[in-house]
Amino acid sequence: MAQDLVDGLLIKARSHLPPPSEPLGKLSKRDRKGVAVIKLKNPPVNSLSLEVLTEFVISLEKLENDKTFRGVIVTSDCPGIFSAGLDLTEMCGKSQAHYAEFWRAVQELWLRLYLSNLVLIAAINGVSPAGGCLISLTCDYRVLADNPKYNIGLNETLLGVVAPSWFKDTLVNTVGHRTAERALQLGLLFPPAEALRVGMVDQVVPEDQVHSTALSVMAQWLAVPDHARQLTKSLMRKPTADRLVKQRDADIQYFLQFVSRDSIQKSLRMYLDKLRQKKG
Ligand SMILES: CC/C=C\C/C=C\CCCC/C=C/C(=O)SCCNC(=O)CCNC(=O)[C@H](O)C(C)(C)COP(=O)(O)OP(=O)(O)OC[C@H]1O[C@@H](n2cnc3c(N)ncnc32)[C@H](O)[C@@H]1OP(=O)(O)O
Repeated sequence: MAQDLVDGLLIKARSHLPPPSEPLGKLSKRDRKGVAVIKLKNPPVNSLSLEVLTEFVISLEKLENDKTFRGVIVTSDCPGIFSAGLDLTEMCGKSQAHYAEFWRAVQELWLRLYLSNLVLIAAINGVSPAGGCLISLTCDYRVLADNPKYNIGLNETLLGVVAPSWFKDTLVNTVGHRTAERALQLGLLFPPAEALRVGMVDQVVPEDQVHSTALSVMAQWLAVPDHARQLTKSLMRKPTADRLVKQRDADIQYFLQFVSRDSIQKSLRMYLDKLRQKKG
């Protein structure tokens, strides 16, 4: 049975955890076949708060260091939402020190995911804007559920902000320069068929087959000897990652300057207000 391959690892935000005695991320070692599942669980929309980013990095590090694991399926535990992207409240009305800590955590997660030695398969079972899309783009393969609501893309310009150069590089490396340029400038969120057409995802399948498809794809990738696949991945990705590694502090300073501007704070606040007013 395909399910027998899978082990469970749940990332939760601390505020949603039951007793404090429980560990934040649960890493069960029952699995024998070396595939873990990271399920993002930060209701209501799986926004990537500082806490979730940090926990994600810790969980990945544990898996990287545990040689029984060779692959990870990244998916969501929030119905209909893969991830709403970076937590906008972390970028609004906070101190410079907080922005710096938050941005370093975003960088760290991207670097860990993008250069991971593990095979990473994104099982995208919900809408996936901006930072949510970025997480999937760092994976080796993307399976998207065929639901017209499940848009995916880097929509930063629609918030009045700019996708940083390494977000842009990740997209260019996936869909090519022209598609990325158009998608980034217009802040396009692609419905499944379009996402498949432009190469933003590798497969679109019925919603109830996302997980089993991710497992089948994983088996195919794990059939390749690890050392050869890992070196090849590094050859393809390290030059892009190195561009950020060489200027992480400058990138943080740039973020601080940008996000602290009154005009950017105003844009982010207006966007958040619009989201909140949607209900009422
Ligand atoms: C070197 C660098 C230089 C310069 C860079 C400078 C700037 C930095 C840019 C950084 C790049 C940014 C990346 C991002 O990821 S920004 C986030 C983008 N995300 C989005 O646009 C998605 C917004 N959300 C939605 O569209 C919807 O919420 C969604 C996901 C479709 C779900 O819809 P629905 O189920 O109807 O749920 P609600 O909209 O009602 O939302 C419920 C609840 O969640 C709050 N919320 C939603 N998204 C976020 C978020 N990203 N962060 C924080 N909070 C979010 C929403 O406000 C509601 O809150 P409430 O209090 O009303 O319950």
